[in-house]
Amino acid sequence: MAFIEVDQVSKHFQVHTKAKGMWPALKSLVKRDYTTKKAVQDISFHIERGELVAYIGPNGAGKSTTIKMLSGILQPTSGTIQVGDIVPYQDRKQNAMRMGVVFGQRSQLYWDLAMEDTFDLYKHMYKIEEQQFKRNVEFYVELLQMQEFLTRPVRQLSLGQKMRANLAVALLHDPDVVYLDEPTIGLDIIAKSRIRQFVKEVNKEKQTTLMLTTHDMDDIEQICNRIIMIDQGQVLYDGSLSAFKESYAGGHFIRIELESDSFWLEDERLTVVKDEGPLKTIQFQKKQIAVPEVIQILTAHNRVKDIQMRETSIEDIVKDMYESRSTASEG
Ligand SMILES: Nc1ncnc2c1ncn2[C@@H]1O[C@H](COP(=O)(O)OP(=O)(O)OP(=O)(O)O)[C@@H](O)[C@H]1O
Repeated sequence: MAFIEVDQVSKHFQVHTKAKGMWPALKSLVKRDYTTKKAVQDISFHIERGELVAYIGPNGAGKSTTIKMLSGILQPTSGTIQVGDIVPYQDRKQNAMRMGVVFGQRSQLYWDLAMEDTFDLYKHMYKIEEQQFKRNVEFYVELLQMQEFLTRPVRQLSLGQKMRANLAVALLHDPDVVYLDEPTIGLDIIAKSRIRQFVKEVNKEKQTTLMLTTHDMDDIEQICNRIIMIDQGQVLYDGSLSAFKESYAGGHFIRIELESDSFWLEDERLTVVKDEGPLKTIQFQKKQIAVPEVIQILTAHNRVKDIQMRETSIEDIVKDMYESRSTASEG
């Protein structure tokens, strides 16, 4: 049995439909009309202990709803969820003792308390043993470089410092699983990188299972080894990061800058995918044509000032997938 088992889970919300016009609005005071919003629709996935999983999808895809069901806040409309051997919504307290949650835009910290007091508070809340508490505070303070702001009230901390503090608190009781919702949102590059390093280090040291929702593709590349992508409440992809790139990557790109607007290219292995006057982006598959030959073809017929190479990033792939899904559902 996997550590997290989500089987054919759906979550539907009854949404009140607002009546337009005065008479229908008055009528709706007596009898309300509802429609069903299918936030999550028949999703299944299994996650083993210690996995680092990116749970991604466009806005409104159903990510937070899934995390809320996993953390026991919401009960599924149908299907089954087990985390460890617990059904989260049935045993919320026990589930909470075994998990940590960080919502990037919400804080679990107390504004007027300093971090050292906040740690004490959570020690009592989670009934953490003295030794384990000391060991973890030391480990997290060191790893997240929190020494400089331990004694300051939380309201005086920067966004990055607050995020580090939230992470330390969420992990203080050594949870088996941690759900991170946009943990690097709004942070600068250094703060992001510190948080990514921290998450990986904790996973390595303690085999903590991680489920991460993010819109930042660098978070995924640097932290996760598996992606579950959902859209409109359904799973679109579930597999390794490398297989994801292999299956969906549109090949390689070369971007050339020409000395003038005149351009000549006739080779069916090369496709111009972006034309910005003297700047051309050309796509090709390495299996069909090697890079030196691409360069040779382009430079033989054109006056080239500059050349840049790049692979399809997962950012490109994800953007393409989101866009093609939204075009399909509009059409
Ligand atoms: N309590 C609720 N009542 C009605 N509809 C809801 C409720 N919670 C979520 N929804 C709807 O369900 C869908 C999925 O929402 P959810 O918050 O899970 O998406 P998300 O993938 O987390 O999006 P984002 O990336 O914007 O946070 C959305 O259309 C949302 O409006």
